[in-house]
Amino acid sequence: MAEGDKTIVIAGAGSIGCYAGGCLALAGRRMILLARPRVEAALRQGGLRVSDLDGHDRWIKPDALVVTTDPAVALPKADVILVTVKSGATTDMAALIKAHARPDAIVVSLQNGVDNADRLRGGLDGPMVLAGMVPFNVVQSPDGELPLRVHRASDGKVMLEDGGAGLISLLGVEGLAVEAHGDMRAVLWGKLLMNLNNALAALSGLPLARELADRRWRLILAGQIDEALQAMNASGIAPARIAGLRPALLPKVLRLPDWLFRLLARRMLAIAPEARSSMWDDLQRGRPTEIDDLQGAILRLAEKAGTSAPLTKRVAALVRTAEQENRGSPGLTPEQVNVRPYDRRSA
Ligand SMILES: NC(=O)C1=CN([C@@H]2O[C@H](COP(=O)(O)OP(=O)(O)OC[C@H]3O[C@@H](n4cnc5c(N)ncnc54)[C@H](OP(=O)(O)O)[C@@H]3O)[C@@H](O)[C@H]2O)C=CC1
Ligand SMILES: CC(C)(CO)C(=O)C(=O)O
Repeated sequence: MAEGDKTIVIAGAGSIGCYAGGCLALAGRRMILLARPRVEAALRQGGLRVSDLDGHDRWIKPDALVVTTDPAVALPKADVILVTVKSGATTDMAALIKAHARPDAIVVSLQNGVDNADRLRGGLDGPMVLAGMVPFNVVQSPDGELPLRVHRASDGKVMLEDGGAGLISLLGVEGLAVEAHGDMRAVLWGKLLMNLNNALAALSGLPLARELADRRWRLILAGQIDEALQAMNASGIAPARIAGLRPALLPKVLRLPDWLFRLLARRMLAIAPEARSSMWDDLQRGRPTEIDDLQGAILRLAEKAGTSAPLTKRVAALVRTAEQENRGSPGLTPEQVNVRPYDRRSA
């Protein structure tokens, strides 16, 4: 694939879409951002600031960005479509791609959850669909701040399903490390284990680094991961390593005392102090969260496998309540989440 000839469309320019699209545009790739009017207006007015925890801080001026709210303008030009909408919008985005994109386009899901690539496949006849996984967090500037800024708040390589010839060199640019992986199903289930923390960060309202540094929250995450691993084992799913750790070790490491965790899990705590989870973003903005694709996926798996997952169920219920109340993060304490307490190793 000759990089200069290819047009990449970001289907849903929010935190991940603007970060990936910004890095690609800065590397000279031909980019189109398909965005909502709020994002389009901000980008047209102030351009896009792309920064990261390694100290890079770059700005793309407004007239160097191609941004539209019209799928009929963006999608027919796409050779590669990076789907970066939240899980609840995947089916609608598949319908737009089906209506407007060429059948030879390559569609890549850069979403959390284990079902989005399949949802896209189900909604599309022609295009090749590949699963992807974004390991890092991106913080978006508050509404109204110009230029709109996307800040990569942690590290890691984007994993992509093998498939598109030349895709890795097309998408792997400065700020966006990309690697092919032969077993994306395992990668997505592995990422899901860590994403069980999104809800805890959202319910606590704490930045990820502070929340993960507190053993009381880690015990709740460890308890959910135990339940998830039980359901996965019973279903024949072997999740890939996370943050360099074998999944079975994760709960053990999370249960370590704070001082030892800080020492051994530096990689997990290497997060910019302002980073929260994408689910916290959703609660704050009054949007539906991805709870049904994260905790919900584990609960469906556990039900099918006949394993139990009471802590995961409670966390999911608390997030649904917070969604309905629509007052942002409820700022819960670990004791308010882990009332029973479900994790008997918490003493
Ligand atoms: N944020 C993060 O740090 C990380 C996120 N992820 C995953 O990446 C995916 C994307 O997350 P994130 O970037 O945070 O999500 P965002 O909500 O920030 O971005 C998605 C954007 O797509 C827009 N959108 C939805 N439908 C359309 C449409 N038809 N046309 C144009 N724009 C549309 C949304 O607008 P609106 O809200 O108005 O519908 C929103 O602005 C999720 O699955 C998430 O879990 C993975 C790793 C880290
Ligand atoms: C924080 C992170 C990177 C991992 O849980 C994430 O995937 C998210 O915010 O959605």
